[in-house]
Amino acid sequence: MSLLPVAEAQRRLMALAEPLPTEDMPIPACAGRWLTRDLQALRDQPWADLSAMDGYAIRAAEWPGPWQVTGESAAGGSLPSALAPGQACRIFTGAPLPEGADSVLIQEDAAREGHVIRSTEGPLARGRNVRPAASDFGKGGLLLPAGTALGPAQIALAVLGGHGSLPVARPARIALLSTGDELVPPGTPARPGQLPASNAPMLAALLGGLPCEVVDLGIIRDDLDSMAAIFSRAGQADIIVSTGGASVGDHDIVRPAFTKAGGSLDFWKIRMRPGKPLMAGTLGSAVFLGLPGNPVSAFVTATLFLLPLVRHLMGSVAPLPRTAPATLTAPLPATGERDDYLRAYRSEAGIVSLTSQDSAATAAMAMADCLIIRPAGSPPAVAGDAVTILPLA
Ligand SMILES: Nc1nc2c(c(=O)[nH]1)N[C@H]1C(S)=C(S)[C@@H](COP(=O)(O)OP(=O)(O)OC[C@H]3O[C@@H](n4cnc5c(N)ncnc54)[C@H](O)[C@@H]3O)O[C@H]1N2
Ligand code: MOO
Repeated sequence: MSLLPVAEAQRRLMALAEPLPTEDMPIPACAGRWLTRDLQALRDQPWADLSAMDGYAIRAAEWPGPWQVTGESAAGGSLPSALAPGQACRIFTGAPLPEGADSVLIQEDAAREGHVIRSTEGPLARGRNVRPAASDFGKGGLLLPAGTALGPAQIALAVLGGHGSLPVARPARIALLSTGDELVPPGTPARPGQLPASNAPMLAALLGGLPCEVVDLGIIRDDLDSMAAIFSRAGQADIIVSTGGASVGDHDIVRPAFTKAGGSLDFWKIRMRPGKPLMAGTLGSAVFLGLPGNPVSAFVTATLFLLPLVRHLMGSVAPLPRTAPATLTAPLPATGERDDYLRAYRSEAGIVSLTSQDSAATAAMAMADCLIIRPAGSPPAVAGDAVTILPLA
């Protein structure tokens, strides 16, 4: 079977499922989620022509004054009365301009004697220190398109747009299965031949920042019938993730167990290192991702496939990880027939590739804060060469 390019596998994975149904959530619970519908402004911002400074609202054409101060306008106060020619209104930041005023003379540039002010500085342009009504956004206009990630800035915009709740997808339910007869639960003393199962806690930690409910179905023995039974149970989830048993050995039975449970496989084996044995398919309405068992392979494939799949189900229109340009600090060998995702870290001098790139080298993985992406068939690289990295944090 030929190896599927990473980008094509990512496309096919996203095509296996639509974003999850929408629910209206109070805004504080929407941070870190994605808008599932276009969001319109329910109000003008600013709601009127507002002062950007503390000073005096005046007509710029009357510069340099004098003006008679006849009223006051403060944010949250009563509306100021209209200015007659030669009049000024004491005004504070965020307050509405009185009718007739077009500019604000800041108080530092005004000399005041009793109720009379004069400008002490150069000419004042019309509109100076004024935020015109609806200059930020207007009622009925598009605030944010569907698919936008809701970070702090977008939350502020939505609130100022008049919203108290937002349309977001319901959190994805994710079932984790750790396959392998050698595995024992975390913290259990491992006898010779046994290994603490680290993949599920690692995946739960990776998913920690995303809106999802993770259910760990535990360690599954390498037995076709019992594994198929677990797959059937896991079909209630939106995403089923297994680790281990994905390769070609006699005990690698994830694929047959998945098929026995009624699953339909879409692809298997990706042109990447680590992560070649990755597989994906559907089981009922659930999307299945079978990750390799090696901890580094599971980590890298989860970063490139599982996290984007969750973002896609949550309504993101740009679910793939962001990459960035960087510079190598040391040579790298030529790549082989798969794309390399090298564990590396960023330093002042550039990117340092970790010495051990074995897909079971967890100590090196724990030192990495990025992956260097090197396409299949790349020639050797030297220090100073430009590379593409995928930041991990
Ligand atoms: N003849 C071939 N052998 C292998 C190939 C191949 O193409 N031909 N592919 C290799 C590649 S690449 C990978 S990656 C591994 C992945 O294999 P599996 O997905 O079948 O993983 P396992 O054999 O079950 O486990 C591999 C390794 O990882 C340990 N493991 C498994 N689960 C966990 C867990 N939950 N926590 C921690 N460690 C885990 C397991 O004990 C093994 O040491 O296959 C190559 N072989
Ligand atoms: O592709 Mo495997 O993940 O090399 O070790």
